[in-house]
Amino acid sequence: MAVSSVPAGPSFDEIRRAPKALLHDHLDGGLRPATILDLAAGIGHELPAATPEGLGEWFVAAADSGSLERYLTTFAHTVAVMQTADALHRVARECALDLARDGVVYAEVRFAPEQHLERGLSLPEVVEAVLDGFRAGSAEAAEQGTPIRVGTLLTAMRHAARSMEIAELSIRYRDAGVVGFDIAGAEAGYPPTRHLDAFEYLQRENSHFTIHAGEAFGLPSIWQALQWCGADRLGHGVRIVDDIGPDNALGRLAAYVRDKRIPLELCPSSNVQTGAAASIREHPIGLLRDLRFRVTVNTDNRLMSGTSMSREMALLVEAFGYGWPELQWFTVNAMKSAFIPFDERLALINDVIKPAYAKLT
Ligand SMILES: O=c1[nH]cnc2c1ncn2[C@H]1C[C@H](O)[C@@H](CO)O1
Ligand SMILES: [Zn+2]
Repeated sequence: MAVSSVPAGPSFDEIRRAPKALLHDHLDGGLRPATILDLAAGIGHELPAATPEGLGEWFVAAADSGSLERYLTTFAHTVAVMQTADALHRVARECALDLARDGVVYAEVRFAPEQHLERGLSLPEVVEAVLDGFRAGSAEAAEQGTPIRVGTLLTAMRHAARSMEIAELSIRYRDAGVVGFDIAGAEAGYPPTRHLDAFEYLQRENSHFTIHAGEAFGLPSIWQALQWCGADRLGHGVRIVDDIGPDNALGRLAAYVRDKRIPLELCPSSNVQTGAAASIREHPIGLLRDLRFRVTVNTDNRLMSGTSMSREMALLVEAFGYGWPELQWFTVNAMKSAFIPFDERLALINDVIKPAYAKLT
């Protein structure tokens, strides 16, 4: 008798080889543990572990805290070793290489320049070191047969008061690799409207920005980010489910987000660690995809979550039974929502992503 077998979903290795697009990844949340050890030794910064394996495990365990505020404390160690042009260049170069090796063909990587001034660098020096690092890593990745396009987002910290300066910096470097702006950091108590002048300035400059909203705080944060600040995308935005009823009826804000095709930069593992979702299986990404919100899959902080773009997708395959059509949909959604020009987005979709998935589906 024939045993009926459920066809296995895409394997991790197949997912790794498939082209992927990533919109939400923090430069200071993705360092190689060995690089942190190396850089820390050079400046005498004390770390909580002495081996790459031990340090990697420490970051994941410490970030696994159930609170965004506690999760964010782990960045003290990465930011501490990213205070010179050489260190920033190295971290950015390795980031581009690591993402390319994971099959990411387009990535927007963000970081907060104001956090890298402790050893005398100026804001432009910080940005230039990172942009150079991304250029070097991307060139090497292309030579290795894994081409990647990396765009940089400049982040302002929402508890601080430098958002206007950082927004101006993003415009100054808009033709040199910076493709947009963001605000990040503790959400509760720091509404995005504190930075309204920066967002209004960016709108007048015809620029693009995303806002971390709807992660550790709910609908009012999302509403402000969209309706007061004019965000093009939502960093996380996962709490939009609070505006969806048990019968899947959409409230006005949820309907607006879906109707306007506002991209949601969902980060499953990160959300479980900060307590924004109970588990991957219970993550609202399943519902939001079923309801056809513009959902994208992201890593947030590869170091703190011990993850990669391939791993996030593999976790969703396991939890929700997704196959290639869903993985392609997430990838095309991300590419459509990218901050690079339309013709460049289309070229990646039509020349790279669709042909590769056509062979897989
Ligand atoms: O998921 C996040 N929510 C809010 N802030 C975050 C998240 N991940 C990283 N950050 C913060 C810590 C970093 O130092 C900063 C810039 O990348 O952004
Ligand atoms: Zn983030």
